[in-house]
Amino acid sequence: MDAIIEVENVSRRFGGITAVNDCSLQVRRGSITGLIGPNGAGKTTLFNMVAGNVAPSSGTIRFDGRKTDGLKPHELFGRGLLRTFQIAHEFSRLTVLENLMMVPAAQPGENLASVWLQGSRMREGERRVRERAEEVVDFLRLGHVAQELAGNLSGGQKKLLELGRTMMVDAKVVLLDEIAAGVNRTLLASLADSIERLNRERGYTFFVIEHDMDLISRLCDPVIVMAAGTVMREGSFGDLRNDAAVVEAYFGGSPTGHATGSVRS
Ligand SMILES: Nc1ncnc2c1ncn2[C@@H]1O[C@H](COP(=O)(O)OP(=O)(O)OP(=O)(O)O)[C@@H](O)[C@H]1O
Repeated sequence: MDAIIEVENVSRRFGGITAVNDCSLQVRRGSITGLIGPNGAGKTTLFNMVAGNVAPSSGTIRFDGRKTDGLKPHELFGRGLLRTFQIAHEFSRLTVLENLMMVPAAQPGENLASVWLQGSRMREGERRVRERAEEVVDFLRLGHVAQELAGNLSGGQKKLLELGRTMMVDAKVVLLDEIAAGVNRTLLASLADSIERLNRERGYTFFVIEHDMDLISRLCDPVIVMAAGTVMREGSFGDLRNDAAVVEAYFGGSPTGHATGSVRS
């Protein structure tokens, strides 16, 4: 298959704990791939390694055909591997549009700051960034809050803005980590719709950790199930929800003893 992310025999230990254990998986270019599993299965650690936040103890990760060994998150960002982050506190006092306009300038490599400093090109640079930010606002249907301070947005609108920040640069893959948490159903539908459109119309690949099974079933194919640090199954959501071993691992094997998702039959 045409894999944009390849994880090969990757492990990560923290002292005596093996968070990820000889894990291999691939994310197909153009897919919306889900990653589910019980608490402590190693999903976040795997994401941290893919995004360059944590180094593997062993094994290899490739992004778009190239090994990511030793690359920092901003270097991977520059190559189009993006991860959404909560809007930082200091950004909550900027408007939605300003938040979007800050993205390229803040990234090494893009260096629009230098464009801003060059006299006559300054206005041109700012105009381009503003136009792109306005396009993103339209795409995400956030026009009515474009001038609102980010700190005043609802939880779901903030998630849309986080997604919007990935659109200010040319993303190839976006990693989404539990975006449904705390988002009301109406905005969740809008978030899911935006993800589908980014996938379909702009060719973004998404790799999604999620406990919300409604979102997984609507968006993701395939779904990869992690348990005890490695992949236990991969398949369509429909197949997995009828798989007794998956249901047992996900709902019976949680170390915290609670399931945060719900598989509906
Ligand atoms: N920095 C760390 N230091 C020590 N142990 C860690 C560290 N990060 C993760 N772990 C441990 O590694 C294991 C896997 O954790 P991880 O957060 O990757 O799981 P997860 O599948 O994302 O869980 P959740 O669904 O609860 O977010 C857990 O036992 C966790 O306590």
